[in-house]
Parts: sequence; structure tokens; C-alpha cells
Amino acid sequence: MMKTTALVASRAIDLFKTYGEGATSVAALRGVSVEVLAGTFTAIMGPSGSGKSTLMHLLAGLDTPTSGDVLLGGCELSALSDADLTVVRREQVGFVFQAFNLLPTLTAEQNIRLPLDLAGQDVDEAWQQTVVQALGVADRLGHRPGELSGGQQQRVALARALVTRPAVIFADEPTGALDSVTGAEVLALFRRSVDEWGQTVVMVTHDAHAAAVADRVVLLADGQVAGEVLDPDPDSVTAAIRDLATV
Ligand SMILES: Nc1ncnc2c1ncn2[C@@H]1O[C@H](COP(=O)(O)OP(=O)(O)OP(=O)(O)O)[C@@H](O)[C@H]1O
Repeated sequence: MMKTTALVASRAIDLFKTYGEGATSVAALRGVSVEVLAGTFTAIMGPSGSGKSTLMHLLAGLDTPTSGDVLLGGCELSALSDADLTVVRREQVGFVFQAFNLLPTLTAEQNIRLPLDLAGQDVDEAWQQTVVQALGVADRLGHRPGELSGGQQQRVALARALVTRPAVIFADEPTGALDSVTGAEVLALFRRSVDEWGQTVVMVTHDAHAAAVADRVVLLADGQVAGEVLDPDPDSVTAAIRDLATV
């Protein structure tokens, strides 16, 4: 769906990332430029080793590029001190991981509030209430992660990401540990957070059905952008991935 306001939430500017030096060095990204508009859902796909995780880590300010720059929430990350980068990461970025990554000793509610507690920020109670209701975890707030199903844990993880209203939520294979029905439910919640709340989401996935929930699929191959699919459906995504393999 086209948006009338085209604010950029995240931008990769000619990113290169090389791991190691000399003969054993690996060029994980080789000149990647990508623009993610605010309030859109972008999937990143590509073969194993194509640079998806590297790109996501750079976009989120978790790692620094060898050259190039990243724009996040209006800041050029290369211009920031380490201290400022930590603040930008904390305030502008939410994460959802394949393995949920909730703290086992905390309740669901304590997990959801943890980013704000760590930042010493007040919780917007009305917003938290809206999020936990919409995500269907309002009656699970007192439970610890071990007492929740995988789908419930991922809903809590999404609530934790949403509660800070970050510029971008980065999701790394968020349905990889879920069965297909539960995974589809979680993806629908990501979709809803974009459509209802204007949240920006960038998701790495290997699953064409998961990618089809996004507005756009960016295809990586061998450390470079190799194409994109707009308004994807599982068939168009599968065809695009197949074409990549034959290039
Ligand atoms: N910390 C690191 N040190 C050295 N090489 C690395 C490191 N991280 C990634 N690489 C290499 O960089 C390349 C890109 O890796 P990356 O994890 O970004 O790919 P990916 O597309 O996410 O792969 P997958 O789908 O298997 O997770 C690979 O060749 C990988 O081996």
C-alpha cells in the first residue's frame, strides 16, 4: 500500500562490511543501499550467507560498517559517539528474535517493561494496555516465560518491542521457532502494528509465506541487493528467490 507521507525510518547508504583481514577476510556486504519508509513492513530475504543478518545488525546500530553510513530515526549513526549510539539504539530500535529472548526469571509484564525500566523512562500505562490487549497477552502478564507457549512468548516479545514506540522494529526470523498456524498469528500482529499504529518493521526471513505479509521484499545475494518484490505474495516471492538461484 502506498503511503502519502514518505518519511524515511531507516536508510543504508552504500554499506560495505568486511569481516577479518587478508586472505581469510569475508566481504559480507558490498555496496548495499536500502531505504525503509516509516510505517511500512519490509522483509529481507536471500540465500544463507548473503548478508541478511549483517545488514540488519548495521541498520540497528549493533555493529559498524567498514564504509558507508546508516540513518536511523533521523540520525547518521557514523556521526554519533558510543554513548549517543547506545541511546539511539535503546530509544529507536526494538528487537524480536527467533528464540524470543525473554528473561526467564521475570514475568511477562516485567519483560515488557524492561527496556523502559533500563532506560529509566516512565511507562505510558495506556499505551502498554493498548499493546497487551491487541496482542492478546493481557491475561498472561503475571506468568513467567516458561509458563507460556511459544506463540505467547513471541507476543510478549513483540509487546516489549512496541512499548517503547521505536522508529524501527527489527525481527530476525520471528516465526522460525513456531508452528505455521502460530507463526501466521504472530505475523498478523506484526502486520497490525504497521497498519494500525504506523510501526515500521524490518524482518529477516527464509519463509516466503512470512515475507508475503510484508509490503516489500528486499532480496540480497552475495552481499548486494539483487532485487525487490512489491506487494508480495508467496508465489511471487518464491519465483523471485528461484530466479536469484539461477542468476
Ligand atoms: N562475525 C563474523 N566474522 C566473520 N565472518 C562473518 C561474521 N558474521 C558473518 N560472517 C560472514 O559474512 C557472510 C554474511 O553472513 P550473514 O550472517 O550476514 O548472512 P545471512 O544471509 O544472515 O545468513 P543466514 O541466512 O545463514 O543466517 C557469511 O559469509 C558469514 O560467514
